[in-house]
Amino acid sequence: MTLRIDDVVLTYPDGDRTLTALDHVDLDVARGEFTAVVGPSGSGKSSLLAVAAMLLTPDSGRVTVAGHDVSGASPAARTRIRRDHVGVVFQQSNLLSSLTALEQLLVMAHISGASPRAAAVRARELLIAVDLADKEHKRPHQLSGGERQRVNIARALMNRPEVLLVDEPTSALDHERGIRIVSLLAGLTRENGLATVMVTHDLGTLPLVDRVLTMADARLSEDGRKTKADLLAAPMGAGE
Ligand SMILES: Nc1ncnc2c1ncn2[C@@H]1O[C@H](COP(=O)(O)OP(=O)(O)OP(=O)(O)O)[C@@H](O)[C@H]1O
Repeated sequence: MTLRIDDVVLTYPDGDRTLTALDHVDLDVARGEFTAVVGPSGSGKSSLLAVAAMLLTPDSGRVTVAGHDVSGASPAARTRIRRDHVGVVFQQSNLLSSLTALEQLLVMAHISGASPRAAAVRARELLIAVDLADKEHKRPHQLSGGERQRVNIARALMNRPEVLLVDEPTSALDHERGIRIVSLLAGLTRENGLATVMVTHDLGTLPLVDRVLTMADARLSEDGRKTKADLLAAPMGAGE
């Protein structure tokens, strides 16, 4: 498994007590598998992504990313494993306002020490893959919300990650643009053999993923797994 989370518990301090955000959570995602995580607000979805991205260290349990057991890894080792093996796409595109689309991607390669020539080839290849070849010199304010999100996705893939973590990629987009972004993620997942986990509230995009898991009250158990057919027949969302 390219991403594996075993029996993870994550708590946050909450006054005199602790709040359990992940309660003995297991998750396995294989190469080329596009998994969606849905569930009510506050159920622990973003916490799950943060643990998978090694941005938060769980209280207990094991996290394995691209074959590396990161449970006991030092902060420096986690940063290196994240840089080399994980792409992260956040809800809002956090692009640097002064850089063009092409430069946003080149920065990533510079950080990882890739040669400028190889980086330029890779960046242009990715801008073509996300259908932005003609926008490489545009800065974020000259791009639409959907285009900025596509730059974000291309940037996350710059260092050829094995794991792609995506948090609510369609929240700022209308339905049609949302569908296009998730279709793009589905294609990239298959073509690049990525283990992709997408947190979403957008049930309309679920037919495009391979697997849907439900998070509820900090748990993502086998019982919480539902087929897409179940979810589409009885969508949750009331009360969210
Ligand atoms: N830094 C923090 N400190 C304390 N509690 C936190 C922190 N971050 C999240 N929580 C709490 O942990 C629980 C899980 O939060 P999380 O953000 O993972 O949920 P979520 O399912 O992603 O929610 P949403 O769909 O609203 O984004 C919630 O009860 C939340 O209030």
